[in-house]
Amino acid sequence: MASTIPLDTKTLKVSPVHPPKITSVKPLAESTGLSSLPSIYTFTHNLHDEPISDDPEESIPIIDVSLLVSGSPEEQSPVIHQLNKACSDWGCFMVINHGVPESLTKAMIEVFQEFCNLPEEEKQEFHGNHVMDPIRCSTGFNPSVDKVNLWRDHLKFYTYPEFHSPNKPVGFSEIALELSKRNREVAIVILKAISKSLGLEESYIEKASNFELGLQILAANFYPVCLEPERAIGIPPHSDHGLLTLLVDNGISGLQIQHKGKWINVNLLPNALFAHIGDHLEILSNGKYKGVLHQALANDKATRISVAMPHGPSLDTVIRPAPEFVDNESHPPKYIEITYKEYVKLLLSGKICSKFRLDFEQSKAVYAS
Ligand SMILES: O=C(O)CCC(=O)C(=O)O
Ligand SMILES: [Fe+2]
Repeated sequence: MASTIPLDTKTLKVSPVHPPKITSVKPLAESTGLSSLPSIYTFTHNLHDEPISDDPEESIPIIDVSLLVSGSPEEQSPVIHQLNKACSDWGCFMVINHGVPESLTKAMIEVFQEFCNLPEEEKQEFHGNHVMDPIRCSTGFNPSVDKVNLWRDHLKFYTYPEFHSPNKPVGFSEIALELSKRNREVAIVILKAISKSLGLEESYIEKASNFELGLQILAANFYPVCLEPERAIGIPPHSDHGLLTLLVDNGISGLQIQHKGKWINVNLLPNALFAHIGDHLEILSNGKYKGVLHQALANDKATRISVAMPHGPSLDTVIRPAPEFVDNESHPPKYIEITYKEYVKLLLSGKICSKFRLDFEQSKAVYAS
């Protein structure tokens, strides 16, 4: 009988059959025969992680963006001060009164759920081949280098300066375009205020990052119900590349941020956006504001969906600490100079990971290799 295992005829050694590339966790989560988590999904949580903080004093700051848009200078000034505290103490905050209609956010979450429900073969055309492809539908960060599969499916597409989007299901790209535009307007207001909160001129960050051509991504995450959530992970601890990420979810908890060494659950207020600082704002401020470490847990109760929109510099911009925050004696530059594109490529190809990527010596060594 013909063997299905390929044989090397010279040495007669059995070569392993490569398992099919795993591109989606949804069918597995929905399969009835599953009684325990397959080992490729088991994630070892760091036992040294501090427990979740239940201190009511430690609640994520809230920023009312409407005051930044229409408030008088006297009304704006306390908000800028709150932003400064939020960015330096937390690296994140909730944004309220931002003007993005709740119906639009809900429509995006629904249409992404419909995308996830498409037959696997139909989603295949969006898998992409290269980490920088403008549309990528996948499961982990980069399944070819991830050691553990993540309990999430993922669709990521570039929405600015050029708008790319899957063309199905019906209405998907129109909703994504409208949401991306509205989200960008909010990001610009916040970035101007963050510039001021750093004592810089209001358009400093936009100019330094060439924001007019800045990369904006829509990254949608689908976390199916998991039968052993404590042994799996949705997304492991990481900080986002870029300047600022604005995120919404479907009201199911799972997102956590690290604050003073403890994990804090992010339970978004109704119709709030969750804003967090990315690595490139950390670089630009020479570490005054830090890209916040966050993770997404799996759960055994309900499907969680999140839509994150990272706003970054233009791909060819070299982001460096603002001269205002550098002197060669007590405040030397803490980060290497590298274009945003090279940084994202290194990150997505697995050559630099998590917080280590900002470590000066390590990044330099990787970059030189
Ligand atoms: O699902 C979440 O809440 C977090 C998503 C996230 O961290 C990401 O897409 O980078
Ligand atoms: Fe993230």
